[in-house]
Amino acid sequence: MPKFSANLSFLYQDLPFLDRFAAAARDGFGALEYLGPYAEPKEKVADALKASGLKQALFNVPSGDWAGGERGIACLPDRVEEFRAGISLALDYAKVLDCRQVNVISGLVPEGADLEMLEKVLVGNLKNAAARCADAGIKLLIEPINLRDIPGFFLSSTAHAERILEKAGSDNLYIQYDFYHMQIMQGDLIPTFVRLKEKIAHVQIADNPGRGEPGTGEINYGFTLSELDRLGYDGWVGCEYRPKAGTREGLGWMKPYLT
Ligand SMILES: O=C(O)C(=O)[C@@H](O)CO
Ligand SMILES: [Mg+2]
Repeated sequence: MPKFSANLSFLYQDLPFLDRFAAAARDGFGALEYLGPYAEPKEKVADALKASGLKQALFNVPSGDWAGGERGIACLPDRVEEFRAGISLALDYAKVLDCRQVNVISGLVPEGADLEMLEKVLVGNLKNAAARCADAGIKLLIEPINLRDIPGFFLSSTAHAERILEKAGSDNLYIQYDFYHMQIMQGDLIPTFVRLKEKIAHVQIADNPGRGEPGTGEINYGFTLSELDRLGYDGWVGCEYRPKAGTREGLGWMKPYLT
């Protein structure tokens, strides 16, 4: 049976951040994830997590000025120090939250940038970060993201993610496989999952078009989720969609999976 993680950067947007933890527990989720917990002291986040009884599935390492339009800094040559400091901060939170995986957002391609140089920077950053995370028993992930929602994003396909993994040469670097992004960019969702299964540490779901609940678009999630089960995927399934009505009202799709 799939195990669901509530992505609190998308779900329960009507509630303050720390109140979303209890709401997710009440609605049957087993774990939490979000872009980043950094606006709150880690002790407060840990208290809310403990009170909810949920697990911390994942969060992103600091990703630059998100509100200002940045989408990660990991490929940017002039931000290497900041990236390394961000890994330290992510590890501090991950330890307190007993979170076993963190995700890196690669960044936007600056106008006129040398793509080979960006790749070199990204690979160097990931190599260093994957080793530091391994020492802490935490997996490091990278996520290909679709270019329609984030034009100019550096990492937008599984083929590119595979190349980055190969170049980094670390056995602690994995792929975050987001079915929504991959449906937009390449399709062939399950055969690609099967091929990369050993390298996929986390999956996320939303339907297309619109990034709504499973069942609101073209992806056959009945089939997809039962295939994940059949193939022995035992990680969390991150629910990273924008509810069409309200989070709770839109959870009908999850009911058959709750025991
Ligand atoms: O948007 C997504 O997809 C994510 O998983 C975020 O963590 C980064 O944009
Ligand atoms: Mg995602």
